[in-house]
Amino acid sequence: MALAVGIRGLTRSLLRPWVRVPGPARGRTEPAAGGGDGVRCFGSPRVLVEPDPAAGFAVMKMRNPPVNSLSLEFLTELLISLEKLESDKAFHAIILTSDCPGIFSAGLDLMEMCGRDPTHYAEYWKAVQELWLRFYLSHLVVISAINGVNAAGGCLLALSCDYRVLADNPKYAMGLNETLLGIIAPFWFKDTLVNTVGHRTAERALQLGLLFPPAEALQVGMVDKVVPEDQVLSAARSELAQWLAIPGHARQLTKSLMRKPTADRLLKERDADIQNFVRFISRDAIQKALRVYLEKLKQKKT
Ligand SMILES: CCCCCC/C=C/CC(=O)SCCNC(=O)CCNC(=O)[C@H](O)C(C)(C)COP(=O)(O)OP(=O)(O)OC[C@H]1O[C@@H](n2cnc3c(N)ncnc32)[C@H](O)[C@@H]1OP(=O)(O)O
Repeated sequence: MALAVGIRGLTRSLLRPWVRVPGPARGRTEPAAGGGDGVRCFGSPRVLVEPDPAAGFAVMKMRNPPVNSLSLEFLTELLISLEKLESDKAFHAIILTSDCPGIFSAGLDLMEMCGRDPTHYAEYWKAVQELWLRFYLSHLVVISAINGVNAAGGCLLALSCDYRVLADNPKYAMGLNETLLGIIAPFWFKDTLVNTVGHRTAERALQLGLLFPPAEALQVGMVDKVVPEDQVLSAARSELAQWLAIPGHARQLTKSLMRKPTADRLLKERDADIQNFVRFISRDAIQKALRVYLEKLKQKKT
């Protein structure tokens, strides 16, 4: 099994970095995220980046319609955008949000985990690990402006940020709901949740696959602030000011001190974790459970 699939190699083969942005943003100058003028948006087909270098941050908008499911290509594009911002000294922070109305992310793309071969599962899981590691340990301040429902892998992405603002809409529930699909959140999903909400809340939430509506998400500490829907981005921007006022090296080292032990657990067992995933997801019973779940999603429309 090819476990050595490098995300960087994958990246190179999938995309030329900084392809022109398709759709509404293509080729025109938009107001930057922080209100500055004349700063060109960049990105890739599924990730739109609105930079405000003068203010030191960029808004990263996920746009993989209909539900921002984290396909291999989308994961790769998110990683490229993160890498680009991290390597540019003008940027100290990112606001991560969604460009898909009502949806932050439906989590991992079930089509990547259904009916594929072990090599694909391994490649996909390695990319999922990479996304978590890179967001969790990023030296940038990362704030998520959660403007829609946010399940499982999407929730993990938000939990990897430094601060979470959630739009106050009862439909915008978030959580690690893996058990509802008959699958299990891996230990590093679990650790990330425990680090955010504490052991007891995480234990109950994970076993029951709970998706918390905004008031409850705030109450258990899954998010830091709930604001009216039209204020999610502005609230994230206001919060950013406090984070950016802290000397960067002190904040970064403190972040690393807090998070490295959790990340190191995965780094030490990365290949074993991939093999475990491949074994688990390849089981007939798991494949059947995923197919049934996907079918239910489709049937709810009819
Ligand atoms: C050791 C082993 C460890 C294994 C660990 C594996 C970890 C997995 C973590 C995960 O992230 S699993 C994914 C969990 N996600 C969910 O349960 C969310 C499922 N989606 C929904 O509940 C709904 O789609 C929504 C997000 C609430 C949005 O609802 P809405 O009514 O707006 O849209 P739909 O009509 O339901 O969906 C539109 C379209 O998208 C397809 N789809 C939805 N979610 C996914 C997904 N996660 N992956 C792939 N495709 C998805 C859905 O089937 C529809 O497709 P269609 O063809 O248009 O019918």
